[in-house]
Amino acid sequence: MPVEPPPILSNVPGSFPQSVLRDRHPAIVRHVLEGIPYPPEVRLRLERLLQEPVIAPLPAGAHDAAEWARWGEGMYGRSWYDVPFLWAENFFYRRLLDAVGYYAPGPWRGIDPFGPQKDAGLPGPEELAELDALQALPDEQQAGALVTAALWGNRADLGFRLVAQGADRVDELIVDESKRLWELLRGGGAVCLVADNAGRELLPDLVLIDFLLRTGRAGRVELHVKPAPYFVSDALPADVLAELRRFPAGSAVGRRLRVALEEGSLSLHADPFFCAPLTFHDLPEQLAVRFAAAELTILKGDLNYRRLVGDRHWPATSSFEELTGYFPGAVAALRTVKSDVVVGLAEGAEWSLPASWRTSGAFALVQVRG
Ligand SMILES: O=P(O)(O)OC[C@H]1O[C@](O)(CO)[C@@H](O)[C@@H]1O
Repeated sequence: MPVEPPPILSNVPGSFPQSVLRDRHPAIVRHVLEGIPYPPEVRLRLERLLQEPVIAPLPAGAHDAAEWARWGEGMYGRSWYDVPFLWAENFFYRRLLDAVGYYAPGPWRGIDPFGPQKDAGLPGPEELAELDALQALPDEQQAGALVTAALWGNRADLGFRLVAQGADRVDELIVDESKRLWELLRGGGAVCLVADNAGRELLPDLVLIDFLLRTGRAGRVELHVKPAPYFVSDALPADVLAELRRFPAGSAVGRRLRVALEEGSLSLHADPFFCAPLTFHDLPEQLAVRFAAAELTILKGDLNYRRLVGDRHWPATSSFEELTGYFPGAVAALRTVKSDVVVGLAEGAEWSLPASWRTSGAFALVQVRG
């Protein structure tokens, strides 16, 4: 294991993490308030969260106050900008849930503050029909098209879109190890898919899952989603069900997915770990066992990538193989690049890329460690 570089903080002027805390988080709160007519006390709490001079802990009565006290040791009382970026973002979402009363007894309990935005991002009949039509292609072509759709679907991240709209885009796959991914998927064993965003990302994920099951490339699929609203558009169990309801009554894919859930060849999981400010190095036993038993774990998205390699200032040429060697079992990352962390690039590969390549979402990676 190479020496770990320092974690990414948000206090570097002009840096991407600084812009997330300074610009994106207020925009996220604004959208929440536009979407849901929360009462004055909620609006006030959200306003206070944005103005908070130093990080305050969760109220002592919160169900997970003890865990956050442990995870946040050394963070409270400091500026949001001076603590690790990954931790600060995670805690922001947890505090936002606290501010809107997501876990508190009362009428707002369980109401997804990002629900209206997610609804607007649900796929329409055309997208559903396009993905359905892929079934007519030969298997090899379907496989390629589905990985491409699942990969680029990752751009459908609402938090990211709030600030990235209108940016010039040159889509490019800078590392493509999808051949290795398919080589690992021939045995008909279990596959874990750790989902990222609902809506236009989850749709191709579901169609990919159907393909894996239908063609016997997977005997069983575990779909892992978030247990609570997180990073705006991240998928929850309720979002999976909402998505399944979008498939028209006559859709063979929709019907098969439903039957797979009923019969157990597709199972849904929402472990608390996925909303914790931890990396996969700290996987709880119950997840490590599942990932170790799978033929492959597919991690979707930018945040899962940061959690896989560690949210640190890695040189881009650091070995993906080495940095993910600790992960229990084979792992594939499907990610459009939306933050600074990148590893596994060939020497000089960055040189020809535009200055914004790490954060524009225009570039993508398919990286695999078997
Ligand atoms: O939905 P994804 O691909 O995980 O992207 C979320 C990303 O958005 C950000 O919140 C801001 O870009 C990143 O910190 C995070 O990695």
